[in-house]
Amino acid sequence: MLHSNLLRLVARGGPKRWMSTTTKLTSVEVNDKTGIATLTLNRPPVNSQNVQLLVDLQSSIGEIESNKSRGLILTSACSNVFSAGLDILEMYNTDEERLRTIWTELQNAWIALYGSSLPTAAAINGHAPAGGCLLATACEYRVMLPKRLIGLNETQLGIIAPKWLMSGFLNVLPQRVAERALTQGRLFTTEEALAEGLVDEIANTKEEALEKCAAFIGSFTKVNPLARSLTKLQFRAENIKEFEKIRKKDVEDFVALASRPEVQKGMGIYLENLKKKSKK
Ligand SMILES: CC/C=C\CCC/C=C/C(=O)SCCNC(=O)CCNC(=O)[C@H](O)C(C)(C)COP(=O)(O)OP(=O)(O)OC[C@H]1O[C@@H](n2cnc3c(N)ncnc32)[C@H](O)[C@@H]1OP(=O)(O)O
Repeated sequence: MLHSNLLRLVARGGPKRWMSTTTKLTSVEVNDKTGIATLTLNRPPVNSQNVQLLVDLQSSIGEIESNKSRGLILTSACSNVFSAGLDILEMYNTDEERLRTIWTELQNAWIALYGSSLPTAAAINGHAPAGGCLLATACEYRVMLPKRLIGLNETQLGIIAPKWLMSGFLNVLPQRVAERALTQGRLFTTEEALAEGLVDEIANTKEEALEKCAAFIGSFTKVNPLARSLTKLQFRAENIKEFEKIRKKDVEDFVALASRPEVQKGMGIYLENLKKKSKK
């Protein structure tokens, strides 16, 4: 209790040290008192994941791990969106080499976060469809703002999420809920996500979400860090091993699927609808 109150005070007003510049699409801020790093995705308007964002995300995770931070909180600088998932504009009308790079960097970013030995939490301060949900569920704990949407909606776009991409989702949801949600391409409201266990807590503001994430990370203060991280990685080892086995083939499968004319056509229509909706 005392510890979480202290964390709350520190999260509000404690001294902070900027460690990386904001020329990147991500930034890292370490709280000097708690030693917890906040990694912010900063690609307005919706943090759609282009290659640069995915590369910067990996570099920020590496930076946080090498600075021996006590934990990592992932959040967004956009006011209403955590991340809109892969940048569809980058996948549309492009060549195979670019598609290969996009998928390889998505894999690299996911494994860096999912396989991190640090305690990780997501302060989901906005919508988190598809790749946004992927990043949130790669973390160990999720706190989300009310009335936002989260889920893996790939089937709505006519595409399929490979097994590794479902790992985090399957870690937190019962198999039958996950299967139904994935086949329907369902996006859960925050309130539904809490009821199913897809998120752990609801917070009314981003600041409150960051405090709750810091309290989660603070809950490990009295646990031996090596024992903690090895235990976490034991739970994730099977998924990581399966992913490593198929990662090269998975890239080629993605390139083959994403370059199919009907999938490209589907992306074009989806983009058009997104643009129409945003102009309304
Ligand atoms: C072949 C592939 C095989 C397997 C892949 C499986 C793995 C992962 C896949 C993905 O991640 S695909 C991406 C899926 N993402 C989505 O379906 C989300 C789409 N976006 C939205 O639903 C909404 O934008 C929102 C996130 C709910 C936010 O809504 P809001 O009203 O706040 O913003 P608005 O819709 O007005 O968008 C602003 C602006 O941003 C553009 N946009 C939105 N999402 C994307 C995106 N994913 N990629 C590129 N661009 C995106 C949108 O068109 C608007 O642009 P405009 O201002 O120029 O009109």
